[in-house]
Amino acid sequence: MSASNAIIEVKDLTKTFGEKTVVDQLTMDIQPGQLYAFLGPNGSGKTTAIRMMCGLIPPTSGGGVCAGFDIATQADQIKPLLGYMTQHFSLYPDLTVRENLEFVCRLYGVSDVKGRVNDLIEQFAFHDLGRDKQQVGTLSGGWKQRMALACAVSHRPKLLLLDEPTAGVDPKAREAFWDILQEVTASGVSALVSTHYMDEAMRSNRLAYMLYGRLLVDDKPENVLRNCALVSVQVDLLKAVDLVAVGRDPRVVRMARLGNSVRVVARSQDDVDGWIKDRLGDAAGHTTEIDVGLEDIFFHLTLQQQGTNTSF
Ligand SMILES: Nc1ncnc2c1ncn2[C@@H]1O[C@H](COP(=O)(O)OP(=O)(O)OP(=O)(O)O)[C@@H](O)[C@H]1O
Repeated sequence: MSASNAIIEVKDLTKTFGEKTVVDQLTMDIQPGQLYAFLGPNGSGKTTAIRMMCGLIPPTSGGGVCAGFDIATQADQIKPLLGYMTQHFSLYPDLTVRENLEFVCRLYGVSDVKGRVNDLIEQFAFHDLGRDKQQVGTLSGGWKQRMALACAVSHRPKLLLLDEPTAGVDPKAREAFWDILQEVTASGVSALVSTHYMDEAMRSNRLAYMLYGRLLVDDKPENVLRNCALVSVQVDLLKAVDLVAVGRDPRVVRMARLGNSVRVVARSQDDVDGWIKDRLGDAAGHTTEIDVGLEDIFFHLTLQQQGTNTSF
């Protein structure tokens, strides 16, 4: 492994459970202060990969370093440098925000607990409306997630591991959560965040897309969009069309009805034009070019890996 400043640097990391290869030769690095989004369908190996990269579970083969320590042999040195937030984090519902934070800081052996808790209350805006004195069990879902993040950073970790931290949280609260997360990483803390939300992926510095244990994309979100060759159009429909039938065409990557129009994603403009002419014919009205999104790209990659052209 080369000497570098990377907070994580792994090579050919592989994990098998019995006959099943869950993570397949993963090579990647994460730099200080980087906010890294981890995406992929359920069961694609994200959690297993993240846990291995931090020494929480041993790899079957391959290896690497996390915060300068070997992930296979120095897990005990890595653990105090991690801040972990799972989907099912537990807080003490009968204790206030301040009491929960004090408890977690003591658990981590933070020096100057009172000072650190005051800083966290300020940083996470818990003083607004006196939430610092509110019992955690009575907080809204969004504020509970924010509380869990405050606990995860309480001991000033070098690396945050956040496993779908905003699952089930409303859009406004998700946005507020990411505002704070971006502030935290701007101060030099790295974060690995697994998510199924594309808007969150767009807010990360870099994104990784995993499928069947393999890393298919590892780039800045803007590069993923820029390098994509897909084309997307919205076509107004002038009469009734059996979209399932006309969508069953190898030129169509993805298709969805939007009211009285249809949105189609294809690999090229020729494919779109040909499909509209052959399949929609005189049912096709006005056509508008629309942006291709990350979800379209991941959808396409998934079909490619499955060896099928179209989802219909
Ligand atoms: N300890 C284990 N023993 C056997 N199989 C496991 C174990 N841990 C994970 N797996 C399997 O590995 C595969 C990948 O799981 P993993 O949790 O890493 O995926 P994921 O991408 O994080 O999924 P999700 O988005 O649903 O959380 C799954 O098929 C899972 O059942």
